[in-house]
Amino acid sequence: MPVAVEISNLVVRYGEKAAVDGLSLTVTGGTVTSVLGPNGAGKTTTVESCEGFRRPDSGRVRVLGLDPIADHDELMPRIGVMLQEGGAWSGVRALEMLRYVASLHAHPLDLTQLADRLDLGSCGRTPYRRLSGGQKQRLSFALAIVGRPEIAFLDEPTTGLDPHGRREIWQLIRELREDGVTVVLTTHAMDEAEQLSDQVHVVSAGKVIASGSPDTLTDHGAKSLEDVYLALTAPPARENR
Ligand SMILES: Nc1ncnc2c1ncn2[C@@H]1O[C@H](COP(=O)(O)OP(=O)(O)OP(=O)(O)O)[C@@H](O)[C@H]1O
Repeated sequence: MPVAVEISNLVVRYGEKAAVDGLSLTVTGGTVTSVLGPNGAGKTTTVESCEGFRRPDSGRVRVLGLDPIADHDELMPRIGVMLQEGGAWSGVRALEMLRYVASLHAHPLDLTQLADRLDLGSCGRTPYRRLSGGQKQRLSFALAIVGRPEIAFLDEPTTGLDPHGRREIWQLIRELREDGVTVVLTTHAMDEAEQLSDQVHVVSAGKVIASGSPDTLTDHGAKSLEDVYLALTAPPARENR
């Protein structure tokens, strides 16, 4: 299987603080990879570096063999991006936005079917700023996949969704994988990581501290992924003063 994403010794600083601090990981093409880690661990910054939205201070990032900054124009049409804060103009209507993004791609997904599966039909004429949190989330997911990307980067794709919306997105992610799309997602939902991922990377303080398939990490199901995660990322015990 080809390597879809290769990150070696990535360092990204905001001022003095290294949000990503020597992070390395590889994503195999056609797989679903989850990046887990505590709040502020550097997951979003890492994913944004793959999308060309953050410039590494040092280290190397390659996505589909391309440099996300230097080869940005070549890479962007080949990847799908779902940002944590959505990302649409506030006055635009949901279906207009989806139609516009679809029109930028040569072979977009069937819009009616996608809008229907993500339950966007009923809010199609609603301006983006008036959508509910979950509707914004589902629209952002649709925008990330409508162009049939080779890689979809999904930052917390199901946070805040109701159980039906969550299951529909899980199903769409499985279908992306069946179609050979590489999916890289960040999540705090351990059941999501366990059910969807071929590979899991746990990030803490800007570094990968554990990697493996859910099966290996959980000792073939002897432990839950949540317990493994909690043990790996436990804060140091507070000293009595
Ligand atoms: N634009 C920014 N300016 C300054 N600091 C930032 C900026 N973006 C992120 N940070 C800091 O970098 C660190 C890593 O943030 P990042 O968003 O990558 O973490 P995360 O693992 O995605 O967290 P979460 O799970 O809460 O989304 C945090 O300490 C955050 O405060």
